[in-house]
Amino acid sequence: MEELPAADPAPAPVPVSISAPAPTPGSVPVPVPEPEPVPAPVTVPVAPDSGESVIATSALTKRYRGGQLAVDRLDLAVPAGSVFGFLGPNGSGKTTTIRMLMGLIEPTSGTARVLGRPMPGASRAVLPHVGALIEGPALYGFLSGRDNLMRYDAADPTADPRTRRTRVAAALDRVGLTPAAGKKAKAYSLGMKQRLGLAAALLQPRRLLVLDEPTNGLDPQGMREIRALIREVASEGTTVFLSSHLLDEIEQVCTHAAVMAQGRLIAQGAVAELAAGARGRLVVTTPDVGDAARVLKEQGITDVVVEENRVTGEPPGRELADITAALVAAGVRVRGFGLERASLEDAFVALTGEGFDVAG
Ligand SMILES: Nc1ncnc2c1ncn2[C@@H]1O[C@H](COP(=O)(O)OP(=O)(O)OP(=O)(O)O)[C@@H](O)[C@H]1O
Repeated sequence: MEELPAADPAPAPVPVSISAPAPTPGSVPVPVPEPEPVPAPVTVPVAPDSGESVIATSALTKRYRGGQLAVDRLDLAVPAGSVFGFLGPNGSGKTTTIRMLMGLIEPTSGTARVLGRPMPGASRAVLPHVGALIEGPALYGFLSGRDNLMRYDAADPTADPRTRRTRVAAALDRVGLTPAAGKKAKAYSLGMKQRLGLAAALLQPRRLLVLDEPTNGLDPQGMREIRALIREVASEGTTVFLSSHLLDEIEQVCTHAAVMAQGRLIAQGAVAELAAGARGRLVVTTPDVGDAARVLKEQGITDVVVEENRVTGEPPGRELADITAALVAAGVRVRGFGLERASLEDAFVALTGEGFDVAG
């Protein structure tokens, strides 16, 4: 095969598909093999999934040279088989954590274990089992989607060249790119590029898939496609670790989540339990919102918010029937009354005392 021009910025090590910053069409990097081959086969002594966390960190800390404390004593435990959402506003330390987990940067202190092995020390043994998509896929714009995957796979010393063509075709099929496989990657939409990146991460069976903001910049349809793929991969037993600043995304696809703010872990656990930890809202649906708000305040309800056709407030610490009786006695026409289930956003607000600023 002819030599490809040097990619800029520097290509990432195999087999993790990484580029930073996100590539621009036409001048995008592709991973190249490390100088020393990694001994095959891929059956490396990686700890079995049973019981142990697929990702486990202990007091993991990163302070950048400028003094910025990006990750502060992080204790993360990602159960095997979970779809684990790593949630936090922009700048909360998600990418820095992922880079440490993938052995791309050294922690300042603390430890990280991936698939039961220490990182970055065991990178060579661990990374062949991990598919990663970090800050946009690393692609050559002038190559077709299929050729990008062929190049990518060829750059992976653990990949069997005899099965390359079949695996590339299967990966393209899996992400729905077979019809566009012959098109140059620079002609791909952002969603297609993202799917191609996922295909690259899925060229071999993986025990762990690490995705950094996989739906960033995608339109709603593109987001749906990526989320469906994530669910599918997870249903086959691959643990998925994905970072996101989108609360509803985490609620839609994740079984577990960790919430980060300013480099620190605020909470982690099953999504349902995290949300249940926050109290829901008392909701009164009525055309008489002004009167309803007044009565709720008289009844000692705090944080009363008037919306169109409904009034919400903090749930009372006493019998709900007393509140309805007071509303009815005041002539408020009540169309609906009840407690609304807490969302992950409520949990985040409750945990941090502030709103979730998606704009970052
Ligand atoms: N190479 C670096 N040198 C110095 N500071 C950095 C570096 N990379 C990140 N930071 C800082 O560390 C903090 C955490 O950044 P990080 O990118 O990990 O957060 P994030 O949650 O992934 O946010 P985003 O979604 O915007 O990438 C930020 O304050 C950021 O400015």
